[in-house]
Amino acid sequence: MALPDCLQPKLFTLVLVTDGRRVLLGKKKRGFGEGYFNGFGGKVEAGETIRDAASRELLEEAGIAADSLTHRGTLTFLFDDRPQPWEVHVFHSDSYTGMPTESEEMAPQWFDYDSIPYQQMWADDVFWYPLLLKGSACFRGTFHFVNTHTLVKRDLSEVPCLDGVDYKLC
Ligand SMILES: COc1nc(N)nc2c1ncn2[C@H]1C[C@H](O)[C@@H](COP(=O)(O)OP(=O)(O)OP(=O)(O)O)O1
Repeated sequence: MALPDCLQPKLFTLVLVTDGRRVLLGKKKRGFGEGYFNGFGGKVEAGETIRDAASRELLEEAGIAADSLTHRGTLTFLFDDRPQPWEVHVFHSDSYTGMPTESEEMAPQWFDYDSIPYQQMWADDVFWYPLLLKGSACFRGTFHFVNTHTLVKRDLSEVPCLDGVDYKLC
């Protein structure tokens, strides 16, 4: 694939909601990652901040509103079959309002921390979920995939948390 000179990453959000011993995941019903369990999120739209996008996607996909969202990680995904890097901003919420409800895109389900279905999830998740679930660590990672789904290279480290991180897509 011929690469352009430079490309901005495409911005996404991903929200993990926990209740102290369980994490709320959704089984993706359509589109990218169909069939996988994942947190709730999607593309950041022009004019909205990443935090607003995270709240919007959580409400659209799971029917709940996060009482607070903490920015915990930035993940870059590189695909050999997609020209643009994806930058996914991971948020955590341990408190929410509403009742998790199935949407057109996601079927929500709670999982105990020791029963997370990594075999039915993106291959990067097994590496960074423990950092998010174990406490307040923040992290940055880069994951290289071939044929969309096969993880061939990874780099993940804990980094200082960027309190209140937020920015808007131009
Ligand atoms: C490649 O590895 C990935 N791992 C994980 N855990 N999550 C990923 C990976 N790649 C993408 N994601 C996340 C990022 C987003 O939360 C979703 C993809 O967003 P989607 O394509 O569903 O975006 P929407 O705006 O909701 O799409 P529609 O146009 O269908 O509304 O997956």
